[in-house]
Amino acid sequence: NDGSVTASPEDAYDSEYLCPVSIDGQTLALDFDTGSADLWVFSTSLPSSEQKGHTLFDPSKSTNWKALSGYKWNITYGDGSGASGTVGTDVVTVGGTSVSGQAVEIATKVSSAFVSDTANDGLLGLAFSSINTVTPKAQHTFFDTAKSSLSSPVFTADLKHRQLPGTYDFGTIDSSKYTGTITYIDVDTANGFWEFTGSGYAVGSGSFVSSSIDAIADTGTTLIYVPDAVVTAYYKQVSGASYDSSQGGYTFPCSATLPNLTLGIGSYHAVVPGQYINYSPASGSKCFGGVQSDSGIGFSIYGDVFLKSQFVIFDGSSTPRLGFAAK
Ligand SMILES: CSC[C@H](NC(=O)[C@H](Cc1ccccc1)NC(=O)N1CCOCC1)C(=O)N[C@@H](CC1CCCCC1)[C@@H](O)C(=O)OC(C)C
Repeated sequence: NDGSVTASPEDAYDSEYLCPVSIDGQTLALDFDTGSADLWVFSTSLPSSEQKGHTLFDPSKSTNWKALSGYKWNITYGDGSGASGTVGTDVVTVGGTSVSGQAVEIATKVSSAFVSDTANDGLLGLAFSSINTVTPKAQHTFFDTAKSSLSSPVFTADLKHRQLPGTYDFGTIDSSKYTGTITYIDVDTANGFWEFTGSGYAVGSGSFVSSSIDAIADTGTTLIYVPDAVVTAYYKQVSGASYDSSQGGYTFPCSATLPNLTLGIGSYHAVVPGQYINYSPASGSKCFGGVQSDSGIGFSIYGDVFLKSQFVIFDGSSTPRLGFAAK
């Protein structure tokens, strides 16, 4: 029951990656998010003003739909967006991986950011089921439901830079998708995230600075959010860079040459190409950085700007771990 599904960038800046997911034959474009654990969809139960532009799941058209009466969900994400609604189970298919009895959370309310993000029909959470928001009983993620039917209890992310489709694979590690060896690191699941301790960083050709960085691997976060020491060291090497409070982050002249950022994962040095760190135009001739400060978040986030430079293994075996390889 292994599967592989394309992850298509939603816009020119790879702000999110969307994957086709079919629920009893109804196909929606969902954002696979290793930073949360709810599978929720835009639905016909939303007010019509909030439905516009989205593909909607209609449970009344599903023969395998089973409502879980009295069950509810309510989620708020790191960027303050959120959604809530009711719950049922259905057959969910991602590439070749199909599971029955999967909890599908129907949105009856979504925040404005979701309404305006019309390419996004919901999220498929791939963090640990311990942080699923369904009450009175937390539900399993798609990965947890599928795990026992996979060749091995893993999924991999091979996201691409600038408008190229990548893939999420379930159940197998495709050796054609990476080069060299895979470096594995332990994961601390206490907060429900794919959380690990990074071993340090280097800017451009500078020397490696050993430092413990408490970070999560989060496919649902666009950028890299790291400690101020890293951010300051990085932008010191970018002429004209400065923190622009009106933009809410570091910007620099779009013509600037950006150094690579190396992030240590155990003994492995993961290199993020400098051009990945020119995230998008900000205003005038300034561009917005793909590396920003994690202050106020509580941990660092190695988001899509980092993940798309690597081949990443999310190993859900009894001792969960993360694997990284160059590609
Ligand atoms: C610092 S945490 C912020 C993070 N959000 C993000 O990273 C959003 C994702 C997005 C992309 C396109 C359209 C709409 C939203 N991007 C964002 O804030 N950007 C502002 C800076 O420029 C880059 C784009 C976040 O909340 N991630 C969520 C999933 C996300 C998916 C898209 C819809 C909104 C929710 C999740 O991974 C999460 O909450 O992680 C926690 C653990 C930090």
